[in-house]
Amino acid sequence: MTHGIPSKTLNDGLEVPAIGFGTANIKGSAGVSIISSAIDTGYRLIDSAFNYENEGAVGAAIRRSSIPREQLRITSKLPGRHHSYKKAVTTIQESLLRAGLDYYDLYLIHWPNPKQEMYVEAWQALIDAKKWGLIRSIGVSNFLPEHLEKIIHETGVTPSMNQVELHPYFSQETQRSYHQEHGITTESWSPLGRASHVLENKDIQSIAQTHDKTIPQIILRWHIQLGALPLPKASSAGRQRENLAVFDFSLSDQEMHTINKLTKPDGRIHDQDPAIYEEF
Ligand SMILES: NC(=O)C1=CN([C@@H]2O[C@H](COP(=O)(O)OP(=O)(O)OC[C@H]3O[C@@H](n4cnc5c(N)ncnc54)[C@H](OP(=O)(O)O)[C@@H]3O)[C@@H](O)[C@H]2O)C=CC1
Ligand SMILES: O=C(O)C(=O)[C@@H](O)[C@H](O)C(=O)CO
Repeated sequence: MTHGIPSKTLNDGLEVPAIGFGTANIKGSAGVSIISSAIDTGYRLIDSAFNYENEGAVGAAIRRSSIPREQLRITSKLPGRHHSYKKAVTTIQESLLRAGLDYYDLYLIHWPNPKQEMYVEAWQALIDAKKWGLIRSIGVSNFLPEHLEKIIHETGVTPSMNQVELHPYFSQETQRSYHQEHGITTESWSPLGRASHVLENKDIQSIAQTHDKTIPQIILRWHIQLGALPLPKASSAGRQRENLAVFDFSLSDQEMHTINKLTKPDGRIHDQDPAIYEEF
């Protein structure tokens, strides 16, 4: 799509770049500068959320940039406290107002909150908002296969993507296979493990030395070769550039296998199993 970044086509035909920019905790005027820098650096897919309280900062960065709106892919997410149909519709409208946008390219249900049992209603609101032209592509986040089954069965509409926790210590093989079988694109949240111990892993460091790349670059390349779409967050232009420079080399099958083996059953950063964990 741009700067040598390949694109992916979602199951509803929307074209998106193979890597995006994460914005959790990036807000206010400092946040506008960070997001503007990301756009200048070449990111065209920007991930935000109603709960990040930064849809306004994303909108301001878009207006500051010289990139035509239609070349950008902007995502936001519906919070758990607004899953009822009526609240979901007004929240989508509010998200648009906050960003000063006419439409979102992607809008996701942030967490399924299964105990609340309202995510099917929320999904119906996203389906309708897409029909009304407020959203181009609709998806979910943190949905387990059982939650995906339910919305697909009850509405007949398959999400275009599912944004899930995914990094070398939590590689989500079963979840990814389910997505692949159903034509759902996997987006990786906290793709760098939120700068945890994984950035000091000796096996990844050794692969990085072989390719003359950094550990974050090896990890992001691993996501790309898994077929997942990573959303690294980085505050400086230097790191933003570093994280985009992952399309000029490939990992061998053996290197992919070495990283795949690092996954652990309890590898989540926090104890956020979507079967139990709820977020409002
Ligand atoms: N749907 C969901 O439930 C969730 C979605 N997300 C989304 O995923 C995005 C990414 O996840 P996030 O949790 O932010 O974590 P990431 O895995 O993207 O890691 C971000 C951390 O890594 C550091 N970092 C980035 N690049 C480098 C580099 N090249 N070298 C060294 N350190 C680096 C950043 O530091 P610094 O900023 O100082 O540069 C920051 O501390 C979020 O911003 C959000 O958009 C995240 C969590 C949950
Ligand atoms: O950042 C997000 O999108 C979240 O859903 C957060 O809850 C995230 O999982 C977190 O910060 C947990 O500590």
